[in-house]
Amino acid sequence: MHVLIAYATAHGSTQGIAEHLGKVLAAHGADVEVRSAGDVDAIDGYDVFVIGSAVHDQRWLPTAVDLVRRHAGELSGHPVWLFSVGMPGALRRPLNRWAYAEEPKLLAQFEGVLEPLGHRLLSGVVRPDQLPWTGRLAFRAIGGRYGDYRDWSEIEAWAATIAATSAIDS
Ligand SMILES: Cc1cc2nc3c(=O)[nH]c(=O)nc-3n(C[C@H](O)[C@H](O)[C@H](O)COP(=O)(O)O)c2cc1C
Repeated sequence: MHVLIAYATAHGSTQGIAEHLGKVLAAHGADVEVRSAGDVDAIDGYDVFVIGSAVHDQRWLPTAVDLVRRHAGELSGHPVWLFSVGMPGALRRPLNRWAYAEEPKLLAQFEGVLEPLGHRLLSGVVRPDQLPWTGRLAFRAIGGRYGDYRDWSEIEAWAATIAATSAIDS
């Protein structure tokens, strides 16, 4: 089973998640390539696709959106899994609901374009130097805490689901 994991990142945390997904899927027996979405030209030869992006202003980064839109026709015949990397982990309850509420908006970017088998909104890394001053003010106002919120066991469990559902394990 040949798996392409394509990601778009601004500050590296999404790449780290993509690489970890790749390691877990490889351990399940997949032949995995992990590539930056902007470097992917052709997508023939892959059986399963895992495509993810950092979230900025409740949207994916353009290179990942472009990849999906450009190859929507080819992708539609294959299992496709999407993941978004945002900041739900950086917000306390109940304000983290705001972050999870962006999930429908993220999926709406691909409405009528692609029907993924699944989508995960994962927590990434939020550091003050990544945000403009307006973003830092807004982040403080909503009680955000800076840090690395990547949940590796959640990521591994999701990879196991992908492996089981996409016939990688068989
Ligand atoms: C300019 C900017 C805007 C962001 N907007 C959102 C957002 O709308 N929703 C969200 O959940 N996270 C948002 N984040 C948090 C990032 O998605 C999070 O830091 C993620 O880990 C970034 O991934 P990366 O390290 O791969 O770039 C934003 C971060 C930045 C720098």
